[in-house]
Amino acid sequence: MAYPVLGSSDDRAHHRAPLRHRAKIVRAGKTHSGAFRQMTLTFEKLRKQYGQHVTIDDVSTRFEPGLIHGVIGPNGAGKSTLINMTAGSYVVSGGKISLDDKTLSGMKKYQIANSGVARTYQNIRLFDQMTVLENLEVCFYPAHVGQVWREILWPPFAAKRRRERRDVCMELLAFFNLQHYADAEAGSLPYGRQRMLEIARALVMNPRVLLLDEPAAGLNHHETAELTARLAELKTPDRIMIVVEHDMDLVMTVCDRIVVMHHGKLLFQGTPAEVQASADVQLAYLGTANDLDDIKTAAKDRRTQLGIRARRRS
Ligand SMILES: Nc1ncnc2c1ncn2[C@@H]1O[C@H](COP(=O)(O)OP(=O)(O)OP(=O)(O)O)[C@@H](O)[C@H]1O
Repeated sequence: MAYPVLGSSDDRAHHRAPLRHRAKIVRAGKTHSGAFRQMTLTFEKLRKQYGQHVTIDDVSTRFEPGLIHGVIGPNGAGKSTLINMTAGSYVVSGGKISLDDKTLSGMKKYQIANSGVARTYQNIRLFDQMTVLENLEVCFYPAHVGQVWREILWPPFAAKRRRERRDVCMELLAFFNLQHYADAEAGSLPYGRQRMLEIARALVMNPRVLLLDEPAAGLNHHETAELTARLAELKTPDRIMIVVEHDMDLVMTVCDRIVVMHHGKLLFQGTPAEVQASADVQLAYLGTANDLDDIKTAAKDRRTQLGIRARRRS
């Protein structure tokens, strides 16, 4: 399938594409068989303020596809605000967010979502009373609203579409080891499973930009290791992944590039090795040299344990 071009009618066609073409949506290298257009998410002189209180100050950076970008920083540094502005939950006070040649800042939340941006929340926001499967299936409806009449008037077509949607959802559930919970109420799942379900839901529409706001928050060691492995597998050449996270072990293990925020400003950006070597970052955030050694050792152990290949150094 040719990769859709943002800002054109192809953009909408992406969401209307036959579901069978999007069945393999989670594993790297299996998403699109044909050529695709590389998208870059860009922040230009981004600013957010509440009255006189500036929370994001002149942040410029780029997020490239095929990489997992970490965003780290102390509490209140502005990490979630970056996610919220990108997803359209917060209005941008100044500067610009663009996805390739399309300006996202100023667009409505649903328009940003329709442009291929999906997110998870720091505090889990599932439909607790719906089943696990329904939490995923419900994501299809806005994108396929044009097909509703056809489904009403032609039951075999409706049944086929339902099967196709279900296949995509079940594949995602299996990827996150949630298939056995498909008929359970989402609110009844253990916390760690709910976190995974939120990520699965964000993936239903096969987003080009996946924003994860503290996905490891509240997870135990075992669950964090599982999440780390899943995130590494979610990397595809055409997907931009941004992970806001406090778990340094996860970040240093899985991220290719890291942006360090401090007091609303971009303090540093680089590879995990560069971030760990930065005196500014050490001073502002990561702590003592002993802490850093512990983090490096833990990250190395986990990469070995999970079979994640060593990152490219650039
Ligand atoms: N809706 C809001 N109204 C007013 N101030 C806000 C709002 N949202 C965030 N802030 C302020 O913006 C600053 C950055 O908050 P943000 O949540 O982005 O930080 P963070 O780096 O994600 O922190 P944490 O790691 O604790 O989640 C904080 O000073 C916070 O109080």
